[in-house]
Amino acid sequence: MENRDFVLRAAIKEAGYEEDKPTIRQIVLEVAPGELVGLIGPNGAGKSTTIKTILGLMTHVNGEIMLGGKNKRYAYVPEQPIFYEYMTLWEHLHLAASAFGIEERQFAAKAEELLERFRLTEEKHHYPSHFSKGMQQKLMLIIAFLLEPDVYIVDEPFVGLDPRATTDFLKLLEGERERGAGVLMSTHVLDTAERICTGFVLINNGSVVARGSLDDVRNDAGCAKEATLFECFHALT
Ligand SMILES: Nc1ncnc2c1ncn2[C@@H]1O[C@H](COP(=O)(O)OP(=O)(O)OP(=O)(O)O)[C@@H](O)[C@H]1O
Repeated sequence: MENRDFVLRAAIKEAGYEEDKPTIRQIVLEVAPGELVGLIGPNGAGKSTTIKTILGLMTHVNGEIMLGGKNKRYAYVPEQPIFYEYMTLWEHLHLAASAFGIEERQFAAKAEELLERFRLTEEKHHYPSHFSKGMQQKLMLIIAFLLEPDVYIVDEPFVGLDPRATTDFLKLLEGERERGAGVLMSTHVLDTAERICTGFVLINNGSVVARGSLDDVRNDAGCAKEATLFECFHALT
């Protein structure tokens, strides 16, 4: 791999759920500061497996992963929200902040701002186990934004969010990218991905089928230069 400044680099030779049965192969993926790379592929293509491999959650892995590098932070926003049943929304935020060594004063101001942004201020002392799916997803996003990481890894963020929350999320993400954070995002929402991503990694059957800018993807797909991401996706998968 060339020697650019990356917040995330992965060169996965193979990874899978069972020994000698790779689910994904030869996945090379790089995210530079300020970039938003879309990880795109049909159901079962291997997007979540790729993310799990990057996060170190897979046991059968052969390859090289550099997540953030020295002293860099990452935040992972899973597709399925994860929370503690007996902790309130505010307690979740507090726990995340303490785990990452964020100062109390700085934490409270930022947490209040994010709650307001995602219209969850009134639910501050409620239990996320009673929230709707979209509200639980907002909690995951608030925790990620609270940490101000160098890299965001977001697994399919658009499914549970309403249009207003999606807009708020994208606006916050844009600010984070201006700060220098990089983003890896898996999604099926191709028109949004086409509009916001600076680069793409398209996977099918566990391997990369196209990679780079939208023009690179059009090229790999043998599509015309006005082709949409959806058309390229269709041609490649
Ligand atoms: N825990 C698991 N154990 C065994 N096989 C798994 C496991 N999770 C996923 N797989 C298999 O790995 C392959 C890739 O699945 P993965 O979840 O990575 O796909 P995906 O691209 O994220 O799909 P989707 O868009 O549906 O979320 C699939 O064939 C799936 O059946």
